[in-house]
Amino acid sequence: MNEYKSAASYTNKRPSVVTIGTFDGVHIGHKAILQKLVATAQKDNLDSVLLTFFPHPRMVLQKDANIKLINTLSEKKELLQQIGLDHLIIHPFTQSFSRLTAVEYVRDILVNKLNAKKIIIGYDHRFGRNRNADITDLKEFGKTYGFEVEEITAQELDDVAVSSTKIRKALNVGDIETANSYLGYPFMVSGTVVKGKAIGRTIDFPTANLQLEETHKLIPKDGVYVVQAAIQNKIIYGITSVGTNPTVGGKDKTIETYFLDFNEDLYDQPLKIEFITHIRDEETFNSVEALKVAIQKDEHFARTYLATRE
Ligand SMILES: Cc1cc2nc3c(=O)[nH]c(=O)nc-3n(C[C@H](O)[C@H](O)[C@H](O)COP(=O)(O)O)c2cc1C
Ligand SMILES: Nc1ncnc2c1ncn2[C@@H]1O[C@H](COP(=O)(O)OP(=O)(O)O)[C@@H](O)[C@H]1O
Repeated sequence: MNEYKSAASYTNKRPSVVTIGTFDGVHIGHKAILQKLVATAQKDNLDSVLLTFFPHPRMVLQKDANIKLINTLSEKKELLQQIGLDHLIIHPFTQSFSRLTAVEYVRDILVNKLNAKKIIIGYDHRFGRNRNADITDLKEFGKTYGFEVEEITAQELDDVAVSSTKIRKALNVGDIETANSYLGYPFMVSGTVVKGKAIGRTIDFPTANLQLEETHKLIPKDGVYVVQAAIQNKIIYGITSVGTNPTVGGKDKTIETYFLDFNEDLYDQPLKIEFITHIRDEETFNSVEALKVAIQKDEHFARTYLATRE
C-alpha cells in the first residue's frame, strides 16, 4: 500500500476506483466495503484508492475538540495495510479544503488527480462546500467526467454506522468483548512508556505508564482490565488501570499496566496494549495497603480468566 500525505502528492496516473471516508475503527463493516473496493479494482483492472481526511472534518468545521476516535492515524494505517489497498491518501482537511465547491473537488481531485473511473460511495454521502452536493450530483458529474458511481446501500451503511456507534458505546461502559467482536481485532491503545510517581514498585506492582500519541484517542471507561502486549515479540499479559488513581490523590487520567511474570525496564519504549476484558471499576481505597490487596485480587482474576478461556 502506497501512502500519500495529500491528494497533491498522489502522482500515480493509472485509472482508479476510489472510496472516500473516515473509516474510524476499520471494523468488520468497514472491511466489507474496503474488500469490495479491492475486488472491484481487480475485476476492472483499476488501482484501488482510499481517500481519507485528517484531522477529522468535525474537528475542523465544528471545532469539536471532544470528538474521540477509535483509532489514531498510525493505528488506522496499520489496519488498512492488512486489507490490500493499492493507495491510501490522507488528505489534510483544512478550512480552505472544505470551501472547495463540489465541481472543483470532483474535477480537480477525483478526476484530474486520482483518475477515478469508479467511485464507491454511501447513498447519503454529501460533499463540496457546505455539503451542497449528493450522490445524484455525483452521478451527473460522472457523465461529464467519465466515471461510474457505485452506491453503498442504506442497509450496508447502517451496518457500518451501527457498529461504529456500538463500539464507542461499548468502550464507554467497559464492555470490551462487544467492542472487540465488532472490531474484529482487540481494541488497542498505543504510546510510549513514561515515568510515573514510582509508587507502583513500592507495593510490588510496578506499572508501565502509557503516554498517548494523540489526544483524540477514545479510552475505555475508567477501571481495571485484562490486557495483552507484544514485548520483544512475545505476548505478555497484564492488568491495566485506566483512571485518575484517587487512592494516591491523582488528578490526571493515566493508563498503567502491571505485566504478569515480567521484570524489565520499559521506560521510553513504544508500547501497544490490547484490551481483553473488564475486571472492575476504579475505586478509592482508604489506604495504599487496601489498594495493594485489590490489585492482588485483580491479578488472581486475570490469571484465572486467562487460564480458563478457550
Ligand atoms: C491492576 C491495577 C488496579 C488499580 N486500581 C486502582 C484503583 O481502583 N484505584 C486507584 O486509586 N488506583 C488504582 N491503581 C493505580 C495505582 O494507584 C497506581 O498504579 C499506583 O499509584 C502506582 O503509580 P505509579 O505508576 O505512578 O507509581 C491500580 C493499578 C493497577 C496496576
Ligand atoms: N512487571 C512489570 N510491569 C510493568 N512495569 C515493569 C514491570 N517490571 C518492571 N517494570 C518497569 O518498572 C516501571 C514502573 O515502575 P513504577 O514503580 O510503577 O514507576 P513509575 O511510577 O515511574 O511508573 C515500568 O515503566 C517498567 O520500566
